[in-house]
Amino acid sequence: MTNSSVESNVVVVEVQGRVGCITLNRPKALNALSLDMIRAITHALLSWREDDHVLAVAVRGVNKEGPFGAFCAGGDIRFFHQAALSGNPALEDFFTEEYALNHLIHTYPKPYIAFMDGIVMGGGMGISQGASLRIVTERSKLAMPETLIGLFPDVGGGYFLSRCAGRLGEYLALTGLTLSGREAMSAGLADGYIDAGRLPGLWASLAQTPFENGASVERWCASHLSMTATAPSWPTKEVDRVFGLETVADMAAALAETDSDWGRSTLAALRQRSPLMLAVALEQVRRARSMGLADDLRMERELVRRCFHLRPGAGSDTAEGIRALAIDKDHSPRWHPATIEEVTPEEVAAFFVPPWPAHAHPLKVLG
Ligand SMILES: C/C=C/C(=O)SCCNC(=O)CCNC(=O)[C@H](O)C(C)(C)COP(=O)(O)OP(=O)(O)OC[C@H]1O[C@@H](n2cnc3c(N)ncnc32)[C@H](O)[C@@H]1OP(=O)(O)O
Repeated sequence: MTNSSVESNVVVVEVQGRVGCITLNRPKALNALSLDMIRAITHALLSWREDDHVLAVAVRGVNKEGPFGAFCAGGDIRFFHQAALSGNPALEDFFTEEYALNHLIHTYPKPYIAFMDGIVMGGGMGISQGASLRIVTERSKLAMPETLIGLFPDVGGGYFLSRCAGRLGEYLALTGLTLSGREAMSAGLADGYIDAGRLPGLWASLAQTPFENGASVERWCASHLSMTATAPSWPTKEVDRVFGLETVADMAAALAETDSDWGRSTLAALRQRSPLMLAVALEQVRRARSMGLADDLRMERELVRRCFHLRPGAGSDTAEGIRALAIDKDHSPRWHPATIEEVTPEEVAAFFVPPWPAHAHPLKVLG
């Protein structure tokens, strides 16, 4: 039963039973997040945090056919491109508010259940990895693909990727590998599996179940899911050996010597991506391993500012990567530097120089 409902075009926010329900409703762009969507989600979460009637939150996406089928393909990269080129200050607000939302979700005091069916990438991971229950299906496709668009795995990616076993975080951050639902469970990036055909029933019954008697929403939901992770489908020893090396150039050299399909496809994936952002992402994940969430998000906020503003004249690999993938769709980005071997430590270090003094950091309030 719907108790209250606030609807806009792109995010449907409603309370059903004692569960706050958020539906991302921008299927033509695979529910890519606009600033309005980030604000609508943040507003709902902040009001439900104070509302004793609401015991839990559930979030899902729609595809062109109806509910589920796509979760979220990330931040709206076409907006990034247009805003960066036109100097639109809303781009700065976007990143500040998106990262603050990611922090709110990770620290949310009520169960937050993410129905991660279909595409879950970039910003989609940012609004699901902090969930107390991360549900995947046979249609789930999870990735942090940002190095392909000349960006780094932000939205808390440094934090949650660096917590993966061994050097898996470096591997996923650099290659942008897409994981199936089962693989995401093996990686520790999802908690429970259900066949996609059973999602509508799970969603409806979550909203219709009375939780007044202290029944745990998460335990109830988990009882409908398969919670057992299977063995990883990637060669864990090779991942640890190669992605534990010091530099991306060392990794590329090691992969070139690896006589295996995995080695060849992994090297090909690296060669497609921004050489500079591969090195930045590697440094990001390694620094984040010893950071808490808030410090990681502050570091990422500094890095993303550098991505769009660091190199006047030399251009931005981020703008170029988005152009090649989503604007001109020629899939032929011209990276600067052009190869992994040409990236210098000085170019990488420049990304980690804070653009603001600590007291002026846009995310200084995160605890
Ligand atoms: C701070 C936050 C940072 C981030 O989140 S950075 C973004 C991270 N995400 C990505 O880089 C993913 C970008 N998208 C893709 O690579 C592909 O899409 C997919 C692999 C997810 C799906 O591919 P396919 O099934 O072939 O669909 P399609 O035709 O590419 O996409 C359908 C429509 O959705 C738009 N779209 C997809 N992702 C985004 C996005 N992140 N921002 C804005 N639009 C997006 C496309 O452009 C297209 O639109 P049209 O039909 O008009 O050409």
